Amino acid sequence: MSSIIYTHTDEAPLLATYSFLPIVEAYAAKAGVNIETRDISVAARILAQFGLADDTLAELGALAKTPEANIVKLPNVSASVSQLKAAIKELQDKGFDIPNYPESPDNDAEREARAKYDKVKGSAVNPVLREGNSDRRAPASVKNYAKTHPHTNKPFGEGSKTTVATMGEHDFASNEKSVTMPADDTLSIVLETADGTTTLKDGLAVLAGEIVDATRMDAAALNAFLAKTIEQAKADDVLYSLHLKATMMKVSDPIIFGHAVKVYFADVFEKYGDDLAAAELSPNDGLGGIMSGLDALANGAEIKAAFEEALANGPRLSYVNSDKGITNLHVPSDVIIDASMPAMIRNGGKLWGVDGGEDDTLAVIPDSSYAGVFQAVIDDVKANGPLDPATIGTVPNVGLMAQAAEEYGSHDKTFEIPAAGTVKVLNSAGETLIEHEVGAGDIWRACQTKDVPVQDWVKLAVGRARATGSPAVFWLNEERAHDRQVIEKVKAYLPEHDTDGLDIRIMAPAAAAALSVERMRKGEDTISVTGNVLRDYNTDLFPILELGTSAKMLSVVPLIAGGGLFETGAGGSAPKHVQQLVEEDYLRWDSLGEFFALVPSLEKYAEQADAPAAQVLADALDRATGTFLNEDRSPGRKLGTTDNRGSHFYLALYWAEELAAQTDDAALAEAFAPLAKTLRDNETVIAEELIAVQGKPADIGGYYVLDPEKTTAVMRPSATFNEALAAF
Ligand SMILES: NC(=O)C1=CN([C@@H]2O[C@H](COP(=O)(O)OP(=O)(O)OC[C@H]3O[C@@H](n4cnc5c(N)ncnc54)[C@H](OP(=O)(O)O)[C@@H]3O)[C@@H](O)[C@H]2O)C=CC1
Ligand SMILES: O=C(O)CCC(=O)C(=O)O
Ligand SMILES: [Mg+2]
Repeated sequence: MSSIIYTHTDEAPLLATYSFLPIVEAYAAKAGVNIETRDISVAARILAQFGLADDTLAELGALAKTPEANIVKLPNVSASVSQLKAAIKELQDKGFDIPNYPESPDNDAEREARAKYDKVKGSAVNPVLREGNSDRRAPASVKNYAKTHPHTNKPFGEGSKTTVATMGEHDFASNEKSVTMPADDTLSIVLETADGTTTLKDGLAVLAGEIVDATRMDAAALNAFLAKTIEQAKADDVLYSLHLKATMMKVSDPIIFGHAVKVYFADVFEKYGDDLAAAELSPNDGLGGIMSGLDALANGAEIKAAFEEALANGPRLSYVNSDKGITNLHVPSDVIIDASMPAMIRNGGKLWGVDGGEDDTLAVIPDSSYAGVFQAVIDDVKANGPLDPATIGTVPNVGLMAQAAEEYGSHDKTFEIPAAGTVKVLNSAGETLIEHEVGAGDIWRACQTKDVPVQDWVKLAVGRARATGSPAVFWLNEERAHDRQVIEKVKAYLPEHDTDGLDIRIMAPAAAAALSVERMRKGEDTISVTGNVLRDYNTDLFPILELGTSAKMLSVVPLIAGGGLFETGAGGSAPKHVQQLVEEDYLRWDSLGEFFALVPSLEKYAEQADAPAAQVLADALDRATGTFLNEDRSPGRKLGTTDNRGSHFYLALYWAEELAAQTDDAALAEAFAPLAKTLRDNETVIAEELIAVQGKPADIGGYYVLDPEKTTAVMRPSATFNEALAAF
């Protein structure tokens, strides 16, 4: 039997699900549409590793490889080590018998536990489900709404000192080497040192036509670069901010983050580094983890004072939360580049300092592969003023991501090199495909990009260019080894499609960004066709500038096997929103992404199950979402306005009215007429009931493991609305 699988995830999207899913289930049931749920939260994934829950992620991953797949995927937490530890503690406190996270495992049981936790760490969900490439764009209704209700993109100050610092040499971008496999093969990766040869990885299966690349970040050069940027920030008297993707790049980026912590606090590590290491307080987990672990040390107070002194004397750090003293270097997952850089640009190039005041910043993005994109946008905004959401064009994205493409699939092939030597990628005949001289501490990694996903991506790009008439720009850099291989493929596959009359170009990322922004200013649209990392960056960058948030994006993943994965928005799980709910019973999460995802999911269901009623639901929802936008029913940001729950009520009202009014399915119209009337008659009462609860703390019984009853009570507080749905 066909089903739509709606995922339970974490944080704000999970809270929203407690309110929205009961509506969807009630409406779907009337149309005979089957909805199932699967819990893929961090907590559920931890329990699954220890046999205490079903492995729903593995199940969905297998489903994604079949034509039957129809999955609505909400954003989930990609946990850093500190988040993982917090989730483990909460589960233990709630009675689950699971081990602590072993920071440095030294027996088999600990090694086994660590391997299990590593499967939950970082971006562990998306790469499993994304068995297709991505099509992310602002629906026309959303773009029009943004034009008539423009948010503010602040101007950069006169003489703004905000700029991006990046290495440009000795980094991943500049050391990259790449080959395309002539035939199926099995590769191995070895490290040759003075002491002999160690196998870093073997049994690495590759397919004919697959692009394999490898590169290294020189640790000494990285440290020199970081030290230089710290001096630069100090000299320029700007806030120091580091922007990484420690969640998706879960092996390399926490190491880079750790280097930054060590370089910033060089004197402290010089003096107390051994004490910290002995106490397993790793800089890779951030200053926050170190500070909270210091209490257990005999000289903890002394070390803490040393950190505080260094903070006072170093360049001013940017703060994630000035009130709580959380710096940019506290938690590797607090500042995530895709969201953090556009938020900074939208804010006139300013971040927040220790006292909560705003200031210009030196945005440090060590690897230079993609840093130029942000610099290009900053240069444009500095020269031409802020982008005006009322008039600018749009930059949708077609992103290569299937089958763990490129950097985001590199984790099992990323190594912090223990000793100087040579790393080689060997084929099964023992021939060297790629080799690098490496130094101790260098970060070496290899990436894979399979051919079928590239073919599918080119096809998707041509399809979008044809559907919109907009130019499609492949953001590929001739100067980069990997990109040169991809460019050859693009040139080989484009002629397989009808590109007559289409404007298709290939440009290096920074130039493509500059062109896209220039066109945008003229109100022109430009499709960005990118690899996996730029897919991630661009689908926060442009939506945040155009719409104020990426939550309003349509994010479809046509699965290569024929199924559908419908992601909700292009942003994350908004931890700040949970804090606000707990403090004042107000949830400002905008569920437009969920509404948009559900429309194509229902359409897919109609096709998969040959169920015309599902198409009627989809069409009605599409129109209801239009009304929702026109009537401005998205949550406000402040107490006393319609929040997430109220926005769901209005969607339910408009959806029921559309269903009652349509003539394609008379039985459905009849079924929905009384509900539509009840909701309309009680609109004021329900809206008031939903606002009346706001303003006091709310108890949801946990953070990573919610209490379902308490959360339901919080998220469904309107007795009138609940009765109407129950009676339906
Ligand atoms: N697809 C996925 O599964 C993704 C998961 N993540 C994960 O989410 C977590 C948080 O990541 P972070 O980088 O902070 O990014 P988020 O997108 O979660 O948050 C950034 C800010 O964006 C705004 N925002 C995001 N979504 C919405 C929404 N639906 N409605 C209203 N505002 C929204 C909020 O800002 P404000 O209210 O101030 O406007 C929010 O504080 C991490 O664990 C990360 O790994 C991140 C990206 C995608
Ligand atoms: O998987 C993740 O951690 C984040 C995904 C993300 O940011 C994106 O796909 O845009
Ligand atoms: Mg992203």
